[in-house]
Amino acid sequence: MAVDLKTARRTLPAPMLDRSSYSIFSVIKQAIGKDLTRFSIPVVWNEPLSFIQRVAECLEYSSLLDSAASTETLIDRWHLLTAFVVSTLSTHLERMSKPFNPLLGETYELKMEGDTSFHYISEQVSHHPPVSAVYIRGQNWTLSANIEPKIKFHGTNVVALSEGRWILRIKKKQNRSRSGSQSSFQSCNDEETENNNSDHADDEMDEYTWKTPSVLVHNILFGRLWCEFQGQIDLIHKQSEQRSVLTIKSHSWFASQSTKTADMFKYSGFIYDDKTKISAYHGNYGHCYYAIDDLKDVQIKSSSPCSAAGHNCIQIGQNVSTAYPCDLVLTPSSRLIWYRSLSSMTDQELAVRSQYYYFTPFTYCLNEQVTTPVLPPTDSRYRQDMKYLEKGDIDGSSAEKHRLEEQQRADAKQREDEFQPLWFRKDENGEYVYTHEYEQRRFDHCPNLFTQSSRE
Ligand SMILES: CC(C)CCC[C@@H](C)[C@H]1CC[C@H]2[C@@H]3CC=C4C[C@@H](O)CC[C@]4(C)[C@H]3CC[C@]12C
Repeated sequence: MAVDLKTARRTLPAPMLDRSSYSIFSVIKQAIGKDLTRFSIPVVWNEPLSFIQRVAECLEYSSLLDSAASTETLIDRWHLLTAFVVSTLSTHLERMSKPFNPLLGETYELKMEGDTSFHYISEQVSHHPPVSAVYIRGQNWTLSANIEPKIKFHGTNVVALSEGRWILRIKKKQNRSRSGSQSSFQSCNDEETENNNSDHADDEMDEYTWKTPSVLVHNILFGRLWCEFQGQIDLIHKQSEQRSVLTIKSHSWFASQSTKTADMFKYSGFIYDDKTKISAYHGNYGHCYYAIDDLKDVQIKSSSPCSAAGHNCIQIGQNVSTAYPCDLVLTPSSRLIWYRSLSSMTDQELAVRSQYYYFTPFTYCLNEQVTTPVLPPTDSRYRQDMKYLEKGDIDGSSAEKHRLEEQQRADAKQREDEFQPLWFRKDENGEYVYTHEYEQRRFDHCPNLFTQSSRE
């Protein structure tokens, strides 16, 4: 459970199956207009992760939230928060595989240690419609969401959207200084010392909310699959009139077929106080976030391109899968806040990324088996269908996935009352809220979700 990236695995037992002889279209054409989340696709299109593990990937750059919680400057906090939201998009661009649908009651826990520490707890709380409830505790902040993905097939492309919003709560500065020394700050590692493991009262927390924009997956009929996010993100501060409004440049899909266009993955936005613009920013959501310190510069292009290390991670075109440098043109006062870095990967690791689902070192650790402390039997890591896929055993994986789906159907038929999640409770607004009980680690009553014997 306690995972440190420095010691975690950096590869999978086997590379993925070459998909070039499989057509995704032939599989999903039966699903035109239907919701693909209810549709079981062949495992060659899966990646060895469950959806609630894939969502944990949004935390790869959680250190931005740590910085946002500790910064003294209001504008910088807004930039760090917006950069975090951008970072949650950046990890999905190359990953054109479908994560496994979690079983009802499946859980996933990730306690990350080292440079970026946080504690992620999630549960699949509804099956029809699929809803994943997540709760993350970091240093002086918590993040929670109910994610209800809807995936629709429209003939030439697939649109995935996620209902539900992210809620970020950051401990207010003045309360923290009132409480005295640094050592009384809440850390994600000392939940035991925290008052009853419960969240702080609302008035002690700054609350920010946003919704994930929809994802458009291109080239379902032919060509290389690729995706982009669309629309606008409103990051709203509950206790004031301030907000950050991010606009993703729209991009027509046929323009991208042969040429890489200048607007690809670009976004820009403003931070508002009521109706007044107080700051601006821009970037490429596959790669970087720049604050624009002088509002007058917004329309002015300097002669310098983005200089952040690393690469924008995607190139569309004739089967090219290498990364290319980010081509964002800076303004005179652009200031780098964040960029996506693959710099911890060796050249050898980078060279084989495409054969390993484009996983990063962070992704590799998500489904790694851990031995201490004990996890509930419902944890995604115990799913054998994903283990088979990791090892490249497609037949074994399909058979086990099928068995689990059948078992889940049989369970649903037998269930008389509505399913009750173990770690989240439905509140008066119909949202699933974390109960803080998971951390007491009493797992005796958890069902053996994935084993056969428990059903007999
Ligand atoms: C035809 C096949 C290969 C399509 C694959 C579609 C994949 C790439 C889509 C389907 C559902 C999508 C997810 C839906 C919801 C969220 C939550 C959000 O906060 C981050 C993005 C994330 C995690 C999306 C990532 C991309 C995703 C996993």
